[in-house]
Amino acid sequence: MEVLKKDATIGSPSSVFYLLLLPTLILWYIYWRLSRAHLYKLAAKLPGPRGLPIVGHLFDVIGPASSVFKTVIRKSARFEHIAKMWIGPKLVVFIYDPRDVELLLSSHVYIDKASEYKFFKPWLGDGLLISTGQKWRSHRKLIAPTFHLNVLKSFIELFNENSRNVVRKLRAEDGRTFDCHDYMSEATVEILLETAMGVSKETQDKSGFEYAMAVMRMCDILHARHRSIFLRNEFIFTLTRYYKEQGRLLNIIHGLTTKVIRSKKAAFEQGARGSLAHSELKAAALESGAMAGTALPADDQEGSSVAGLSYGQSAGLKDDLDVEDNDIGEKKRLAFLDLMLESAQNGAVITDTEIKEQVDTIMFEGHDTTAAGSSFFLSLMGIHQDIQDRVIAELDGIFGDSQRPATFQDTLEMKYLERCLMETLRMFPPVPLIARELQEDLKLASGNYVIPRGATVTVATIKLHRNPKVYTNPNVFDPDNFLPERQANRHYYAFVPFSAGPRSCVGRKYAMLKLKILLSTILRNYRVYSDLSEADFKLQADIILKREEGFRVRLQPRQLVTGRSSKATAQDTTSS
Ligand code: HEM
Repeated sequence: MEVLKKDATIGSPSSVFYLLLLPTLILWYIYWRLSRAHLYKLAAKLPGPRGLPIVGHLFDVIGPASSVFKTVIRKSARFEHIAKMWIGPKLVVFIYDPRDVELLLSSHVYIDKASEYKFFKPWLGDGLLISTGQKWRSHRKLIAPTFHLNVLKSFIELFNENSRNVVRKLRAEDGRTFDCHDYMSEATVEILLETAMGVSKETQDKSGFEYAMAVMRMCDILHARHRSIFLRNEFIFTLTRYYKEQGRLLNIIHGLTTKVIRSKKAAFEQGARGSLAHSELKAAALESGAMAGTALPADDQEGSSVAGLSYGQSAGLKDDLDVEDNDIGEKKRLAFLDLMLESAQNGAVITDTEIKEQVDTIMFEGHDTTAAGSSFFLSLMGIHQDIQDRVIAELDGIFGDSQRPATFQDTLEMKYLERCLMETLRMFPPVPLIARELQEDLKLASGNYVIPRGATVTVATIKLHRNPKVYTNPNVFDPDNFLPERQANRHYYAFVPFSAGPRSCVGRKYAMLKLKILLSTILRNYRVYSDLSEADFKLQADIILKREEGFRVRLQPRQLVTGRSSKATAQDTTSS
């Protein structure tokens, strides 16, 4: 009887299951290792710091954002061209030699985003930042021309008006130390609403500030997911407080973008085209008996490549934002959301859901990056008083003591300010890492290395931009790094704050023009001070590069801005 009982236990379904489990796991593991043989073989030839068995460098990328950043920089320091790291089973290769960066970014093959971007999905859907294949291609073709220079020139009045608004708001901080990032965030959201989205910020009942704060917190959550093995798992994530908070934040974020589309659609159906905020400005100027004043001077330069304006990339690099004016049809000279709605109306080019995804993408990419860039710029001006003297002297030379708004021509003359802006983006690139997942092997130029398909390749812009072989004193803030003769002697891909090639930033020209007007308006009105130095910055290589301690500066007024700018604008400009 005893024997029979034993036999029955051995033959029960659960015992068969346990008996087969181990060999199945072993077979699966062998299959998995064999299917990755190519990856392991090529990875073994790549240099990189030594990691732990099985987990590799997993523990280095867990923990607070600022320490992860420091650890990765420290561990990769002695590797001249590339550094490989295993994050558990995932092969990540950091590249920072301009020749290798060119191979990756200029290619039409290596355009798929790394799997880390999938955490953006509930927020950005299949928007331009993360989509791939035919969808990305056709939407990129549609969207890129909406950031053409001729469209951007029509935003200059709104860039000015919003910049003067910031100056007025900053009065509340006179003489106090405060975090300028809050102001930059709110301003960049409002500018986007009025320009690319073409709605009036006055019609939004919630301020851009709430949206900006929600975006910032969402980035914290996404970054926490990148740094935690548990939060990466969809199921475990849904059990955490982060998931609940994400839901609440997405309500705020999507709430704003849904409202933007709704109000723009309503205006569109009534035949209104162009920015509603622009029409309001014009109406206010007409009411005051003068024409609004930043019309382009008659001799203004046409076309998209303007001598003297680099638009944030090395001279000589070109992308689809650099197509000449005559290549752009009349219809395509519409601002972003106008074109989206028109395209949806005229055919099946883009659906309502897709419009929503693109609006969310542009709102995110367009504001957080420029808020970080402008905050770093102000921090650096505060630290380098001698450099700020030169920027102010240049602005005084252009504007004298006039309060007139900046014209496009003025922005061309802000050559030193532009160099300071580029140097800011070199030392503190708002997008510190650009990651792609390889579908094909990538043979590098810096050495006899091949990065295997299946690996994640990360352009560490922050390391690339501080390559001592390219920049003599890479850790010194020196705007002369962007003197034309120094630029001419440098590899094009040694400076890519906006990425480059087919997946470069579509907002590059928009960002540079807006930042020049915003920052020049602030420095025409205030002098910036800081009690810190760059060595005190606690860099947080989040999705967007930030300072953990905030961007603390102090302002002293240089001159007063009076009245509503639309009226001041008109009078000032007509009398100048
Ligand atoms: C200082 C400001 C900015 C910086 C440094 C910056 C940087 C970048 C970088 C590095 C990328 C490539 C990201 C990647 O491949 O992972 C990118 C992509 C993108 N950026 Fe920007 N950006 C800025 C401003 C803007 C603005 C103002 C907009 C829109 C108004 C914008 C819209 C986009 C979009 C839609 C993409 C995705 C393009 C694609 O994949 O085809 N960005 N940006």
